[in-house]
Amino acid sequence: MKRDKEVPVPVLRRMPSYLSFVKTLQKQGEKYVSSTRIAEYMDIDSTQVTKDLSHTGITGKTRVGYEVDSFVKILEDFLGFSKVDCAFLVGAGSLGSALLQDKGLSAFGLSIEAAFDVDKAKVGTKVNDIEIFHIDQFRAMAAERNVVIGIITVPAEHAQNVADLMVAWGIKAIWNFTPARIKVPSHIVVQNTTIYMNLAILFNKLYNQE
Ligand SMILES: NC(=O)c1ccc[n+]([C@@H]2O[C@H](COP(=O)([O-])OP(=O)(O)OC[C@H]3O[C@@H](n4cnc5c(N)ncnc54)[C@H](O)[C@@H]3O)[C@@H](O)[C@H]2O)c1
Repeated sequence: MKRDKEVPVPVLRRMPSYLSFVKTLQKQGEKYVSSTRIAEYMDIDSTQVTKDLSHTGITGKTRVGYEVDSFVKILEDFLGFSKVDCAFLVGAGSLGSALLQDKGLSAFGLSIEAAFDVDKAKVGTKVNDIEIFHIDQFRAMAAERNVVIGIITVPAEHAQNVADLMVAWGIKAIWNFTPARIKVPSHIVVQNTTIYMNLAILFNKLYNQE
């Protein structure tokens, strides 16, 4: 399978929606889907869909389009959703617990194996069968289980400290849910995620409508 290493982020943002749409068609028993149909669903141009999919090696047949089953398989592999990576989460508060409860994450290739906190009342308890350990146990457990993905859900003022510890303890990729902009060495992958940014966009669109 042809696979591009550097795929533009806007393309990667669209692909999960392509996948979700085609999986719905798959459940409905459809065998083929055209780029035009995906484009109509996405409200974008079909040439954009074809161009995006060219990164993945998915090929379509003239007039019928892409074969649905292989489309789903190739795109799931391409996006890294078909193999499950393990992660540790630090900060088992309200957001951290919500992530621990999310059974859908594994469908997207991520399994949170353990959580860590400094709150002694939380240590030893479980959320969705995932145990909460004291942060002091992170290093040894990450090394033992070869975990290289860390999720940060602590208050913003502690985010940098936790990120520094994660890097020192062998973490290679950090999914940062705090509003703090953490600084890490250039070889560490950081993905910042916040619902608040989307809320600001929603407000802006709502109140600036004609
Ligand atoms: N990305 C988003 O869309 C989004 C949404 C909600 C909250 N947040 C952010 O997520 C973070 C957590 O929010 P919350 O509402 O769950 O807070 P919370 O207070 O409920 O939970 C924070 C947890 O972190 C623990 N903690 C504090 N310092 C720690 C440390 N040094 N090491 C390990 N654990 C530590 C606390 O004991 C607590 O259990 C905040 O930064 C918040 O701004 C982001």
